[in-house]
Amino acid sequence: MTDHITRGRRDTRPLHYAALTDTVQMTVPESDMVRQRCRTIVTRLTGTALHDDRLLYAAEHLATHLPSRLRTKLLTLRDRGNVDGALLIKGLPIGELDDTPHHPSEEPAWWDVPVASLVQLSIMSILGSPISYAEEKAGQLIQDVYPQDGAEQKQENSGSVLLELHTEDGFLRTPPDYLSLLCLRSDHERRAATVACGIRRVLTGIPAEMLAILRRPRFQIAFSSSFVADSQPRWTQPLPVLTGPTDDPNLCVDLHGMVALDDQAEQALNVLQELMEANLVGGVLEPGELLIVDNNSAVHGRTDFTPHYDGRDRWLRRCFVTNNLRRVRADIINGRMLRSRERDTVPG
Ligand SMILES: O=C(O)CCC(=O)C(=O)O
Ligand SMILES: [Fe+2]
Repeated sequence: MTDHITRGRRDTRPLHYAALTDTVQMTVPESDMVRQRCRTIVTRLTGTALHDDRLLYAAEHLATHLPSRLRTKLLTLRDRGNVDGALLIKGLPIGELDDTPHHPSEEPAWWDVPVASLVQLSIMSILGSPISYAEEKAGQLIQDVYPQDGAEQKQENSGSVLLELHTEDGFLRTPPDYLSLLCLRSDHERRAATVACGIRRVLTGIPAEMLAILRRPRFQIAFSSSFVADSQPRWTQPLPVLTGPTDDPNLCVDLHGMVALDDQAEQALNVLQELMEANLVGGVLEPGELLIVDNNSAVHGRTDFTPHYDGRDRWLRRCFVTNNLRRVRADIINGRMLRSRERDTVPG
C-alpha cells in the first residue's frame, strides 16, 4: 500500500500556454441587451435564494435570449465536446462591483452582483443544471474565488501559488460535468492565468502501454481539504485515470492530490502530466470573460500570482452544473445542494 505522498509538492514553475481557440465574443449591443433583461429579473426576485427554482428558471428563460451564435457554441460543446475541453466567452456584462472580498463574511449576496450572477447561471443552464456540494463553501451555488490572507500556499482556489492541474472534485461520485469561472477582476499584475488541457489534445502522444495502465484502478485521489471536516487525510478507493471510449475517454486526475499505487502507474502519470503541461491553453481572464471547462475531458489549473489584499484583488465566480439532475436527485439536501458521496471504484 502506498504511503500516500502527494505528487504536487514541487517548486512553483512557469507554465506555458497557448491562447484558447474556441471563443465567442459578445458585441456591445448584445451585452447591453442581456444586462437589461437581467435588471428586470432582479427587480422581481431580489431576496430570493439562489437555490430557489424561481430564480433558476428565470435564469434558464434568460438563456433563450442569448445570441444564437453563443447558444450554438454551448450546445456544440455539450453534445460534441472539443479538443481542449474548454470554451471562452468574452464581453459579458457583469454589472457594478464593490471591493473584492477578503473573507467569506464579505462575499456578496447574488443581488449585490445580480448581472454577473444571472448571466453565469443562464449560460450554464444551457449545459446542465447548476449544483453545489454541501461540504464546499457552504453549498453556495455560485462561489466567490479570491485570494485569502494566510491561504497563499494552499492547493485551493483561495491560494495564490501555482494551482496544479486537476479534475474538479474528482474524488466525488458525481463531480460537476462542467464548471465555469467568470472573471470580475483580474490580478494586479495580470499574471494569474487559468489554464486547461483536454485529453483529446494529448491522447495520441501517450504510448499504448501507458494508456493501458492509466485505465487500471492504480491511482487514489485525496479529498480536497475543503471537504474534510477534521482535516484528517481522506483518500478515494483505487481508481483509473481514464475510462470510457478509446478515442474520447473520460479523464479523472489531480496532479497535486493523486498518488499512483506502483512505479509503472507513477511513470504513466508523469507522462500524462508532461504532455498536458506541454499542451495547455488558457490566459489571464479579463473582467466579463467566462471560461467553461468540460470536467469529464479536461483538467484545469492556475498559475501563481501575488495578492495585495487591498480590495482590488483578483475575483472570479465559479459555478458547476451536472448534465443529469435526475442521477443526483436523491443526494439533494436543499435546492440544488448535494450531499457529497465518494467516487465508486470503477473497474479498469
Ligand atoms: O482561479 C482559477 O483560475 C481556477 C481556480 C480553480 O481551479 C477552481 O476554482 O476550481
Ligand atoms: Fe478547480
